[in-house]
Amino acid sequence: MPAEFTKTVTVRPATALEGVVRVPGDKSISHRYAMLAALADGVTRISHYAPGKDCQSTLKCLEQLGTIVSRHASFDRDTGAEVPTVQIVGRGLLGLQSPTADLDCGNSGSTLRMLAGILAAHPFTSVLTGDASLRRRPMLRVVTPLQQMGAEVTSFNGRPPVAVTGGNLQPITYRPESPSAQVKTAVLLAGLQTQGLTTFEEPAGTRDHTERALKAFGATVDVHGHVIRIAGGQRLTGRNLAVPGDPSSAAFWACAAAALPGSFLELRDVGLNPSRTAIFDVLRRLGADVDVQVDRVDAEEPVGRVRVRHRTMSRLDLTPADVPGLIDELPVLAALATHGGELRVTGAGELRAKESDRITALVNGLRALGADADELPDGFHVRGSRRLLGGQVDAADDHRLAMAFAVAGLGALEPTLIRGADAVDVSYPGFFDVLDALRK
Ligand SMILES: O=C(O)C1=C[C@@H](OP(=O)(O)O)[C@@H](O)[C@H](O)C1
Ligand SMILES: C=C(OP(=O)(O)O)C(=O)O
Repeated sequence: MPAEFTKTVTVRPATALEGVVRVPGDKSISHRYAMLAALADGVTRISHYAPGKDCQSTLKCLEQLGTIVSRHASFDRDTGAEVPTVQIVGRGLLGLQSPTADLDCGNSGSTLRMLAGILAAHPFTSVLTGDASLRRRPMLRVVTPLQQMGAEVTSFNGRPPVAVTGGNLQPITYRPESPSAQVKTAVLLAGLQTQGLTTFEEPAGTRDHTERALKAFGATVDVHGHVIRIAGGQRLTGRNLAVPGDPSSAAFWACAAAALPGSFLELRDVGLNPSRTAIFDVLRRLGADVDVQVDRVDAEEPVGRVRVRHRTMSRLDLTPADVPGLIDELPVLAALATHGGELRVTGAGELRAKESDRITALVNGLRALGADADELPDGFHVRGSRRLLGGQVDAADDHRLAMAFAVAGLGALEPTLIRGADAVDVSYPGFFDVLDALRK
């Protein structure tokens, strides 16, 4: 199968990184704001919309569903910088139109699973598909609850393409076997389009951007611990929103600064929603000097700055309970552990169902660079006792692996050549330029 991403980028070793970084807008929040804007009454303007391919896939799908989307650059009042801004004319609840072609979700699991929840209530058939990576990913987790609500949903052996024929949905009480914010979102958005009360009981807390975004658009969402309830039929109102910087993108810089002696990075305007900040606590537990400050709350989402300095790394075991709050940051934490210290992660079997098998591809890649790393059935073990050699590594069509290997390569003796490095465009276009600008 041909690789989706073909560019090779060379990462030279670095002694230290220094500077101030503003990472692109949060991918999870951008998807949600765009989808809720399409369901809202009136116009929504979203500044700092995530520039990566995943969030562009969401916009393209919404356009195919009859939504008018305009993209332009606006100027940030504080920094004077140009920021990607999107304007969406809402179609109102149940107002999307039947698409004339398959909906291409590209590389984005979030787009496919969350849109499925919205489309489950619309009385037409939509086919959701994506690139080779997405077509390998499990979809029964959304198919099952949406079928229970009354939609006709089929998949290809549990994988995309997923065909959704929407109908008159019934509210449900749903308890998934595994924690997933995407499944929670699909069920809550389907529930919003019923006539009754939908309840979602999470086995463990996951990112709660959907709950916060629904409130920002004027809906009432009832949250008691891990039990979330939404009443159907609530109208959403379009509004102006600013997306905070993505903490999962900031994590690459935070880990790089923690890894390299003499580094000091300040990450500004980062989303600091408590369901996303576990990475910064883990960096502290690993020994790094991390200072986090919330500056403001934008549309229910805390935003602030994070300062990170290197300190000698220690050993850390992450257990299954740690995993949901850190799921997208585990590859870069493994990369950090190659710089010293030691990291053992279990209970993260879900990593095998991401853009790549993020256990096998991660461990193989780190080993190719000379790391002392082992694969576990549901995690990995990395010992940072020896310096990496560098060399060639394959990003496995996975944006987070491309960036994690770059962070690992900063500590190597020789340059690291990352094949398929253009995968970074999925969530962080310009990642390698920022890296070069931060070299001390
Ligand atoms: O809800 C979201 O925005 C996301 C939830 C997580 O996936 P799961 O819901 O599959 O755990 C995460 O890995 C993904 O990058 C984004
Ligand atoms: C898993 C990810 O995203 P998605 O599931 O939306 O493809 C990710 O960004 O790491």
